[in-house]
Amino acid sequence: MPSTPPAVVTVTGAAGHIGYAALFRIAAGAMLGHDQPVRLRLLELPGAVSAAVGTAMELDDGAFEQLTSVDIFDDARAAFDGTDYALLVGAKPRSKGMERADLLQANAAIFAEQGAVLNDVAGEDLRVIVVGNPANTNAAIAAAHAPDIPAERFTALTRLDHNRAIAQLSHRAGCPAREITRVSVWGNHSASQYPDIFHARVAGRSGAEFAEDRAWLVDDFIPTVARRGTAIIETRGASSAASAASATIDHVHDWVLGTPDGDWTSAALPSPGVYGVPEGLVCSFPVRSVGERWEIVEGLDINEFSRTRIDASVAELADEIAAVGDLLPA
Ligand SMILES: NC(=O)c1ccc[n+]([C@@H]2O[C@H](COP(=O)([O-])OP(=O)(O)OC[C@H]3O[C@@H](n4cnc5c(N)ncnc54)[C@H](O)[C@@H]3O)[C@@H](O)[C@H]2O)c1
Ligand SMILES: O=C(O)C[C@H](O)C(=O)O
Repeated sequence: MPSTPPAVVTVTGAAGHIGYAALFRIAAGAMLGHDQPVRLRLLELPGAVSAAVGTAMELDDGAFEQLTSVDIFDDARAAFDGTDYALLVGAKPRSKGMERADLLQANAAIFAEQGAVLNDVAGEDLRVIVVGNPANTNAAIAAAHAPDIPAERFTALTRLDHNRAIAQLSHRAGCPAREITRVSVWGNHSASQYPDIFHARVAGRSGAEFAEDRAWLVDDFIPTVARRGTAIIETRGASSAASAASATIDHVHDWVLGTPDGDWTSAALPSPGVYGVPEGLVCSFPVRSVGERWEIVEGLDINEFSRTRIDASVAELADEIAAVGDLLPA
């Protein structure tokens, strides 16, 4: 029987918190399936290569059946050579006194360079997920520097926000998460995002029924989901890592292996100009994966309540892109 060729998966920032939580689940088959051999490439800054080597030693000790190799790099060109999946996690964290615009600039430079390198050396079927913040704009910048790769292959992580919305709704409804479908996260992975439950199904009931309690929706559900990242930092003393790693794996898993029948998920993709989102902004939409391609769920009725919130988050995305305009190719 012919053996399945290994998939090449490059993880940047591999020695960081999210990388450490993601790598072992990727090696165990949670991302691409238990029958898919995987070659892992770990990209780190030179100062963190030793930590990545230690992580590789632990991966070795896992004796994972489908893990074919683990290689460590501090050079993007070598790490991305022929890669099929680029998980762009590595980014500069926001330091004390740093303005959002400074963070945008610092990280935009990293993603401009990585987009250009991916364009030159990545595999033909490359798929990219940007996790490093500001994830949506970093993905837009990487895509802009990779003119030979279809822009739709560049995505950003909002699955964590999607999963957070399901968790909050399940607490409200007193039902397990598996009984909740068709939640949508719109906009930016930031406090301006809009988790939308109007089209959701909640244990056989309509999400719109839950949305009728506007006090709960406006003062509890939406801010709890949208500010969950900050709440985790304040409570845990570090930003979410295991849940972000898990959501990253969910994102790639569903992209490649498909979303469940009758459901959809959320992912940030370059807008093709639907739902009033200007073309090219990397915006979170409700999506299904069909034949290993994301398709935006079209034709949803957007009420006034939702419209206002989607527009506010999209305006923030447009401002972010404008702030890094000097790093976009002319
Ligand atoms: N989109 C989301 O839902 C989401 C959720 C949580 C965290 N995040 C973001 O993910 C990123 C990583 O989080 P973390 O907790 O793993 O951070 P971390 O600081 O623990 O790890 C980041 C790692 O990236 C490396 N790195 C920095 N620049 C690099 C570059 N140019 N190339 C390769 N590696 C590089 C660092 O050396 C470090 O090891 C942060 O930007 C964080 O804000 C996003
Ligand atoms: O790292 C952060 O700023 C928060 C993170 O994006 C999260 O949503 O948990």
